[in-house]
Amino acid sequence: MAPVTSRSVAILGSTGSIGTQALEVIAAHPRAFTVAALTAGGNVELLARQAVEFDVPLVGVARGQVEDVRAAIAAAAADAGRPASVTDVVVGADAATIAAGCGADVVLNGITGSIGLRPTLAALEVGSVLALANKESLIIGGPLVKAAAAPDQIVPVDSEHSAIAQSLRGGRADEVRRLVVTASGGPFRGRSRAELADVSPQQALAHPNFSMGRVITTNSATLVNKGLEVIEAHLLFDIPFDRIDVVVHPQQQIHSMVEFHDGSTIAQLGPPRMLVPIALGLSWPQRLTDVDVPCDWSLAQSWEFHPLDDDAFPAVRLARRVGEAGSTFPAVYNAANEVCVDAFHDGVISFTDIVDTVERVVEAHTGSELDASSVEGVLAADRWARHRAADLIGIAVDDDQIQENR
Ligand SMILES: NC(=O)C1=CN([C@@H]2O[C@H](COP(=O)(O)OP(=O)(O)OC[C@H]3O[C@@H](n4cnc5c(N)ncnc54)[C@H](OP(=O)(O)O)[C@@H]3O)[C@@H](O)[C@H]2O)C=CC1
Ligand SMILES: CC(=O)[C@@H](O)[C@H](O)COP(=O)(O)O
Ligand SMILES: [Mn+2]
Repeated sequence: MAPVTSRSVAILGSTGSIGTQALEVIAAHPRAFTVAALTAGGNVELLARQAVEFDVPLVGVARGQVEDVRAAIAAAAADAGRPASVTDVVVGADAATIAAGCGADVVLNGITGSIGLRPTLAALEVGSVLALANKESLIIGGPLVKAAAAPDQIVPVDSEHSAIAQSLRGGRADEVRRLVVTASGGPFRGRSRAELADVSPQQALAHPNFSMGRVITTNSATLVNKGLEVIEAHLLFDIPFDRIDVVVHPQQQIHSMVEFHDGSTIAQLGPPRMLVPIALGLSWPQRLTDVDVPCDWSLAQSWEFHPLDDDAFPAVRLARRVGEAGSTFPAVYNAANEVCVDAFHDGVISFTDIVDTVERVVEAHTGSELDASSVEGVLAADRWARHRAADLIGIAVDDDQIQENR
């Protein structure tokens, strides 16, 4: 196999679950990549250690001071017995957007939430390949993000969408009859709505297969993650919502499937880990060697498939509605959910209140005055939804989050 030509990579959210695993992939394939930039929210210490280890010329943090970042890098370099060679440090709400525009061959957006929108657009604008883990930016930006992207400029990192892209093998969309997105069902799979009333944040964070950040893990428990992924699949692959199915597959060995018009279905398989989707995001369309271990066919095993229980978990049904409505509705669904996830973890609302509140915010949205084709319009919808959700659950709006979205 031909070696992957060396690519420069900027990682936004390098201290998170996606970001740290991306650096694992890069560390294991040092000839294939250089690291052009790293950014984090506020974890300056880990960011500094990463910057020293990967000899990174540009780092950014959303929350922190330049002097503190420089001091942390100097300390990390001293600990590692290496020179501190970072030249540029950017801080503040737009640090990730600045780093996204650094001109790296590939920008991996591993930030959580709608704050990923401007960085996504910045990476596309300068012509970098966008390895997209931050599904929220595509979902809320919709046509705006698609219009900014050249063909094949966005490579999905989300495991289901990577599986679909791999199953399509560059094939033609007109060959596709359906996309089948797999779902773990989350930690509460099989429970009725009544049995979900009292579940705790700690229980919601016990994902059956993946170790991920707090927001996506909670979204897996409510099935909001799957709702977002249905919209993401629609936007990435141009398949109408009524031809995108969800099937619950608790083992998560099949990461999604494509059914073709001739009745054939191609699925992508592998153990439930993110290393392969991340590596493909960085090296697409080439494959690196030995990124992960494959399924072990010497073991007896059974894989299950179940229909989704839309009554206990109405988030996917609601996502289909907002996806069909388009415009600013997906931004409203996502922003209301981000507020509700925080409120659930703060003990303000119950688990079932999350999607109930999102639904009430969506119902209240007319969208008529907002222009979904501009960043400002999308972020105005995001702000509106945060305020509406906060009002409904009786909390103050998180101004920091909104500030970062300007
Ligand atoms: N984890 C996974 O396996 C998968 C994740 N995804 C998607 O990838 C994205 C990242 O998820 P995950 O890695 O789990 O999340 P994490 O919470 O683990 O990581 C989030 C990253 O974003 C950084 N960050 C936080 N606040 C800001 C800010 N204001 N500006 C810039 N960066 C910030 C964090 O920095 P700090 O540490 O300093 O706070 C951290 O590096 C999400 O969109 C998720 O849906 C998709 C599929 C799988
Ligand atoms: C690894 C990944 O892509 C996550 O989005 C994961 O798939 C979550 O799975 P569920 O949302 O199906 O629990
Ligand atoms: Mn996923």
